[in-house]
Amino acid sequence: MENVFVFDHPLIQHKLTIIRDETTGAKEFRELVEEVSMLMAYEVTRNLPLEDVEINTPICRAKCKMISGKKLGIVPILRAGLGMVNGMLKLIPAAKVGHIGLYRDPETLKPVEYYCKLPPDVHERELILLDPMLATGGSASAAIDFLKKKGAANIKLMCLIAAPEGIEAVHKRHPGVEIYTAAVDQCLNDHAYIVPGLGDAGDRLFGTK
Ligand SMILES: O=P(O)(O)OC[C@H]1O[C@H](OP(=O)(O)OP(=O)(O)O)[C@H](O)[C@@H]1O
Ligand SMILES: O=c1cc[nH]c(=O)[nH]1
Ligand SMILES: [Mg+2]
Repeated sequence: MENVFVFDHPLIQHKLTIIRDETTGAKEFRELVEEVSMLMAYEVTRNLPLEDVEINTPICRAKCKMISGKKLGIVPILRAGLGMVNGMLKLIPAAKVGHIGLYRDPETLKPVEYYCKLPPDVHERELILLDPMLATGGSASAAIDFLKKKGAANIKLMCLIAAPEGIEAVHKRHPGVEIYTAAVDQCLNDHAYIVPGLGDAGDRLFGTK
């Protein structure tokens, strides 16, 4: 699949299996979502440009590399995307964090917006949109719409589990957006939950069910 990157690293796959398991409680679920996000951050940032710098080590002057001034932003979709923020910030502490509040209406399955706060310079940033679940793709597509309306041009989507339906929907509406995921699952069920999936990510993270 074009523009879809599936992370098959054994550590990610192992942790994702425990995340999926219905007997995993909220504490362990949260910790593992954070860990997997950190491992994924390592891959998502693989192509960041480096620049040459000169520093003094205790031994001598040395030519070394640092990530060049490219500005990064991470944007979790509330609520469930919040679970991925700390893992990302551990590796990219300088990234600014925007928030988009969306929930999926259980009847219509359409995303409903309730909050949006972004860094003022989103148009200059490479943005990584975070949401563990890409189901119908309605929420991610709406969030990308917001980001584009604010002038963002460079957007990646990072999730834990994607349904083929969600990938197709996002690519249809936003063909340039690369999707990074730890798994592509089978399909959606009658309530548009991902099969086999992990259930409701927000509820499992925050213990609300
Ligand atoms: O691809 P979609 O069909 O739009 O579904 C995916 C969305 O559903 C979940 O959020 P939810 O509506 O449960 O809100 P929550 O994070 O507050 O629980 C999930 O975190 C995504 O944002
Ligand atoms: O499987 C799904 C689908 C949407 N939202 C979730 O949290 N899980
Ligand atoms: Mg939810």
